[in-house]
Amino acid sequence: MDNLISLVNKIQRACTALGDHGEASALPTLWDSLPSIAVVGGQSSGKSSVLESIVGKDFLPRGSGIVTRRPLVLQLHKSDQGSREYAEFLHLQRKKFTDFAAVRKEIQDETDRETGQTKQISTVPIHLSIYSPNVVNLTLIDLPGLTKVAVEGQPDTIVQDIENMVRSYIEKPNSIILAISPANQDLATTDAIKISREVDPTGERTIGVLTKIDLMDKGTDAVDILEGRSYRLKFPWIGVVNRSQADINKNVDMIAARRREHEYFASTPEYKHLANRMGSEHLAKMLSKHLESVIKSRIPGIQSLINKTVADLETELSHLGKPIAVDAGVSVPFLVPIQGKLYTIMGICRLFDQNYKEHLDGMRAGGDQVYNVFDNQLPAALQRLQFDKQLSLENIRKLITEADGYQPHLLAPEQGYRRLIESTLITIRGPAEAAVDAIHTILKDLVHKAINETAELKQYPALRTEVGNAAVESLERMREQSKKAALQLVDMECCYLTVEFFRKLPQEADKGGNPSQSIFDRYNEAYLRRIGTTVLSYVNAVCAGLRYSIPKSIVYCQVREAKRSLLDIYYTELGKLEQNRLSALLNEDPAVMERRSALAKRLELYRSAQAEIDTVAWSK
Ligand SMILES: Nc1nc2c(ncn2[C@@H]2O[C@H](COP(=O)(O)OP(=O)(O)OP(=O)(O)O)[C@@H](O)[C@H]2O)c(=O)[nH]1
Repeated sequence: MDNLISLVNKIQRACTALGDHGEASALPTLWDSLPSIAVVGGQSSGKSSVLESIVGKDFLPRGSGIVTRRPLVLQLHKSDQGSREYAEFLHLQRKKFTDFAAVRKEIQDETDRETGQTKQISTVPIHLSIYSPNVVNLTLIDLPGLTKVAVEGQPDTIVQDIENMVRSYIEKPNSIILAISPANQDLATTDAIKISREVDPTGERTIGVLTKIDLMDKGTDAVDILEGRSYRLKFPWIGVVNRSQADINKNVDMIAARRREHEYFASTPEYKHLANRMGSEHLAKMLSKHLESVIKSRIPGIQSLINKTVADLETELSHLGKPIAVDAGVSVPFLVPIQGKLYTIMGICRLFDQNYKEHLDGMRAGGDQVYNVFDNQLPAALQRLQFDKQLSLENIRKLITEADGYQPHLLAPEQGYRRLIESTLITIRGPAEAAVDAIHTILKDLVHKAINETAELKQYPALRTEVGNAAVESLERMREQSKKAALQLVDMECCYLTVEFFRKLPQEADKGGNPSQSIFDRYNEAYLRRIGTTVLSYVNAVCAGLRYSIPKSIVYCQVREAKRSLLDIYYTELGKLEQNRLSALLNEDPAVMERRSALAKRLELYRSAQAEIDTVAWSK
């Protein structure tokens, strides 16, 4: 397990090569689950100096304004004593840099390549590996210095952009925060402390580094901070003394600077007792040990996350389906490619059709809505028809007298009854049509559902549109048929009445009516009301029958047909299509193609990480 840091280094490099920088995206990120040390601090707090003294080399860009504009993932690899020091960039893999001034220049150039000369910042990291006998195995991520003001040529948003970038790195629970604060500034107001307190209030994963101790005012010292009394963190504070600007100008070399730093702590009375846990060398060793122990504790979690993500990615990829090389195989006899495409299209259509049927048959949700129309909506609509207008006394009088014509009826107003019943029954057409329309809407919704559930249709948007349109057109035709049939049921009731119903009614005389009543009297209110009541009970009896026969007709014409022949006409049309039209239907959605290739890349990353981790874990 001693090569844990190089394992994470390897995986991090693979992440960058395959486009996983941990930023928010629609793909799972492995980067975020890897422990890393992010270096944060305000501008001029001494970040570059700390990193350089950990490495023991001058290699970071210097200058005024915001110099670090992309995250720099710095991977240190300890090599054998006596071996040559060199650096390597992930983006220039075959080039070994032995001149560290050239490393500095390449960092600058690579920053500009990504951000242009605009002095903007970018979240895409630069990966730099340094191989040296003088380093410890360690990975650090150098982030842009937090600043309060934009310099000339930089957008005002840069202050916030930097803060957001830094926060995005350090808020992740796997990030160890190396918070750099200068000793000659009030600790409570340093940028590093302010931002790390925000994301790690208990100081569990923050390591505090105090720079510029040598620059503190005379008579003051940093003992309270270094002993954890001013601001407590889980880990003890580490003080460092870097090269001053004058040292840099005089080219004081890093090894000499480390020695001087050592002497400073050993000989300054206030810090003597702390000397063995101060200085950049101690900092590097402590970070390496800490990083290794964090990685060790996270390995099982990372393994299970990787296994789960590999399974998820494989599932999604298989849902997206394989790309179809539509024009492949033209060298084989002409008919084969056409038939191949036709069969592919028919196959996809059948999958859709199957999904659609499953909705109606109850294997998938939605078919129950049909029954809801029959059981609730239709009876309620029939009930709402109160026939008040048709059976008002005036209307009854009007229709009966009109039907009588010049010769009033003798016994019963036969013609009047018929007209009244017809004009009342006709109003049932409304609910009948509404039920047909309601079923149509449900069947159409189920088409959209089944389309969305047919992954193969997502792949081919042209085919998806055609299948959708064809299905809806079929439903439209079925709706017309169904409407005709349902209205016919109502019309049939209008044109032939059930005579038995009237035969069973008690006659006027039986009810004590007075047959000798004058014709004129027959139009009195009680008489008319009796006619109204008779008509109403007949119409209600018809309604009770239609409540059951309309659903039968609807199921016959719409639901059963939709299950049987939703795409029949489309299949016939497909058979007549020419090859280029068939090919066009199998043009893949560019978004699907993109997603598939992004998923495949991510899967490659996870699989290689899986193999790497398994190797290390097994060799425990
Ligand atoms: N005397 C002394 N000077 C220091 C110390 N640390 C840093 N400096 C000086 O402070 C200045 C800024 O240090 P840098 O290391 O460039 O700080 P930085 O945080 O990387 O700054 P930016 O990259 O501009 O954000 C330089 O002139 C350093 O020489 C220190 O411990 N003692």
